[in-house]
Amino acid sequence: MQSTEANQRIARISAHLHPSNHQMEESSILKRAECRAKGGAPGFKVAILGAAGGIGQPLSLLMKMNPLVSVLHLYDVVNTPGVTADISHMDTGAVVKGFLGQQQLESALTGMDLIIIPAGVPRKPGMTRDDLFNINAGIVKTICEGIAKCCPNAIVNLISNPVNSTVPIAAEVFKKAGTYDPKKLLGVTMLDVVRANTFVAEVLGVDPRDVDVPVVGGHAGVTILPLLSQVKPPCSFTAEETEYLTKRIQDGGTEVVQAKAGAGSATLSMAYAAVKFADACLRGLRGDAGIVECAFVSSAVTELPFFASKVRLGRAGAEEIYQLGPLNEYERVGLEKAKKELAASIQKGISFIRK
Ligand SMILES: NC(=O)C1=CN([C@@H]2O[C@H](COP(=O)(O)OP(=O)(O)OC[C@H]3O[C@@H](n4cnc5c(N)ncnc54)[C@H](O)[C@@H]3O)[C@@H](O)[C@H]2O)C=CC1
Ligand SMILES: O=C([O-])CC(=O)C(=O)O
Repeated sequence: MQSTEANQRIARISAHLHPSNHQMEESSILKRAECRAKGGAPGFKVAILGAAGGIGQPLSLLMKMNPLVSVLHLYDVVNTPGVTADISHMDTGAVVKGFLGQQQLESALTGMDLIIIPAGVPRKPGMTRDDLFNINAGIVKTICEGIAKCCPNAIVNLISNPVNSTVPIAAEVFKKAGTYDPKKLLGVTMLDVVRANTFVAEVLGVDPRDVDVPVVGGHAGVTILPLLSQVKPPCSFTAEETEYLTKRIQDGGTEVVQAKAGAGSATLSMAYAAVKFADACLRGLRGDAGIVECAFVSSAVTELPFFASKVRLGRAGAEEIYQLGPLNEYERVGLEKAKKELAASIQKGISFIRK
């Protein structure tokens, strides 16, 4: 190597690493990495909002490992320089860039294909998800205003609780901005499916990877409705097993909140579930056929404006929303209970923006 060329390379690297020129600035190395991502490595651009949190950090780690991701933007109101520096050392393809504070929200969002939102406060023992509304509603509103402005065509995976209200909030923000595409707004209920698969597999004594349990309705207490009559592979449960499984799946979040005893709610299993769901969205965006997962979406499956059920993911987002299929008596009763609570939570979200 010519000595001038070597000196230039070293200068570029030290400019990148020097504290005064750190991650948050456009360094030439980073620009070249982004060019590589744009030109060479095919893939999608993904932003995680709330990336420094309990879910955000393992979610960022797992998305950095996803071969479908070429650019990964990590945004939070705290600690993103450290998380970004750390994750950027992983020798996987995605180019990572950090964004700190609201003044960098727009840069974090611009050009993104998929936005994953785990921003917001988690529960402590004794709280319901709805108790998070007052703080998280405002956080989701601000973030969604940014999305409407900077990446209105991106797919949005909304994790922040209470999902039954934050999804309607996001929809109202997008409607107000004139950018609402119902196919692209997905409330993440994947953790309910992950838990249902695990608990059902335990009862059946099989590998959870071989089990598929549809979970419909919403993402809080009785609104979480596992359809145990539709488990694949086909199987049957006693009334006692049905009662035990339904309750355990509905209370899965509370089980973790209580075990963490004040230190938050599910983060690691949620990061796993979020990545499973985001990967399905990216495969849909790529044009893969037959990608079906449960999500809380704008829906005509019931009389409610939003409902979680199986959806087919494609280039446009949730391209098809499946009907619930035949329900047994236990599930029909559960559905009525779920709809009653869901209706109130959805209205609460809508009213927060329309007030
Ligand atoms: N949909 C689901 O199945 C699940 C949802 N959750 C929800 O996910 C949310 C996050 O949970 P954790 O990661 O455990 O909480 P956490 O408190 O550990 O992390 C949240 C992160 O959001 C950041 N944040 C706060 N305001 C922000 C803003 N305006 N913009 C960007 N980032 C902001 C915080 O700085 C923090 O780093 C909670 O609302 C929780 O209830 C949790 C588990 C499952
Ligand atoms: O329970 C909580 O607060 C977090 C959550 O949504 C879950 O773990 O399902």
